[in-house]
Amino acid sequence: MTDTSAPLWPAPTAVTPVDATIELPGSKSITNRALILAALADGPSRVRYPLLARDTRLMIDALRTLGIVIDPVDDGVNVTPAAVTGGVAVDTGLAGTVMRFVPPLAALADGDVRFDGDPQARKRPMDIVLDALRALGVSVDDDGRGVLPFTVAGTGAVAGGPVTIDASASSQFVSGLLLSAPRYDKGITVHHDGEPVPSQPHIDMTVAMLRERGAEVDDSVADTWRVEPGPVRALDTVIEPDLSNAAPFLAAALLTGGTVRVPRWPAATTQPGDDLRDLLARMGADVALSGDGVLTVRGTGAVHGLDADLHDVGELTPVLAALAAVAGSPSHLRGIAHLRGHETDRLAALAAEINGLGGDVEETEDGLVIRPVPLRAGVFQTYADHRMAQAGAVLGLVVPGVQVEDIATTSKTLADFPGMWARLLGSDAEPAA
Ligand SMILES: O=C(O)C1=C[C@@H](OP(=O)(O)O)[C@@H](O)[C@H](O)C1
Ligand SMILES: C=C(OP(=O)(O)O)C(=O)O
Repeated sequence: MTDTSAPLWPAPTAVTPVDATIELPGSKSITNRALILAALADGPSRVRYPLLARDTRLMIDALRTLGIVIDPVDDGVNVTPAAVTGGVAVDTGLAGTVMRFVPPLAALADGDVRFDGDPQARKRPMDIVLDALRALGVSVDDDGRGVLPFTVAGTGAVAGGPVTIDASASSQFVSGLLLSAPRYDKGITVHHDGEPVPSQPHIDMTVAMLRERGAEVDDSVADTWRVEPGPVRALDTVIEPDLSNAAPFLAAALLTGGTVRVPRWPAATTQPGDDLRDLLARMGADVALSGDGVLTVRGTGAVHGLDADLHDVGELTPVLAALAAVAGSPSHLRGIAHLRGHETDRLAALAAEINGLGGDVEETEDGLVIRPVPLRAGVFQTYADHRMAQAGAVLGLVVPGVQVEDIATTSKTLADFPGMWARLLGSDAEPAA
């Protein structure tokens, strides 16, 4: 739902090529997995350089509510596991990782755990997780709706075992079940039956992080994941920067013919944001990753359209769509029907808002066809979606007079996007009229 009362943010227009080094905070996806796994571990864990933004604060609050002790330390948080306590209520906000990862953990509680979230969160699909928990022996009350709010009736233990789900709407259904499964009596065997699961790198991230903590995971059979019951080892871990959040800043380099450097870019990672190196190169950027982990993206003057299947990297879509709208040739972004269940229906939102600026975007069954045409000033609605707001900011770089509604929604995964954007542009920016 659009908050039409939210203030408008005049997106600054770049008057010279950007030239900046951007320090990115920790990955949302890795932080929230690290917190869940630390909560289930056999001793205290240190999580260093976590993301501290709305989605991860919601995760910290959820785990504290469930009895886990989380203390701030100079470079992050200490997590001390405890018995999971019921008789509590958890706020999921709009965080997919909280609403899909915490209920399987809450099933281990010694009583009821009530879940609810933002109004927009009540539209995001949850039925697959809830039905899976039921199949694993957990009682869940959702009034038959399959969305928030719902109550998980914990009894202190979960039988676990085999379960077949259709995870074509979100990889988070698989990840959420796998993360808590070492603590289930029989572990878990998740089998996916349906159209292909999106966001495979995020499932690989889940499997890798479970294995790093000693859990035994078999993912050798396609669409089947087996997690053995057993201890989760405590771990002192450093969170990688959030590569998906690099997207708007790197896009600015491409679009303005400038240069953006991102330090601490991992040499190897399961983050889908790493695909930006290839995708932005295909759109015309000069991309180089140095041996000491600095990614440098330079605009060459040309911005090419993109024909790409983004099924595995769907969260990159809003910023790529913004780039595509001002590129030199048409784009076709495919394989992303599941974006309709993200923070908002991102396919509808991108088409509506780019077209609202005079664009030519056509929604297809599983993606977007984007034909670049000159855009004009106007309001860019964000639908409580942080990546829609980032897309609006990117368009504003080259389209004078773009006003982004509710820029504060970027706090979902970045504590201060407007401040970072101002530093990106330095003094070489003109606020929109
Ligand atoms: O597991 C995760 O951390 C995520 C998985 C993906 O979800 P979907 O598979 O629903 O796209 C991704 O889009 C989201 O931003 C984060
Ligand atoms: C889909 C996203 O978020 P969530 O973790 O809430 O699903 C996203 O960040 O692009």
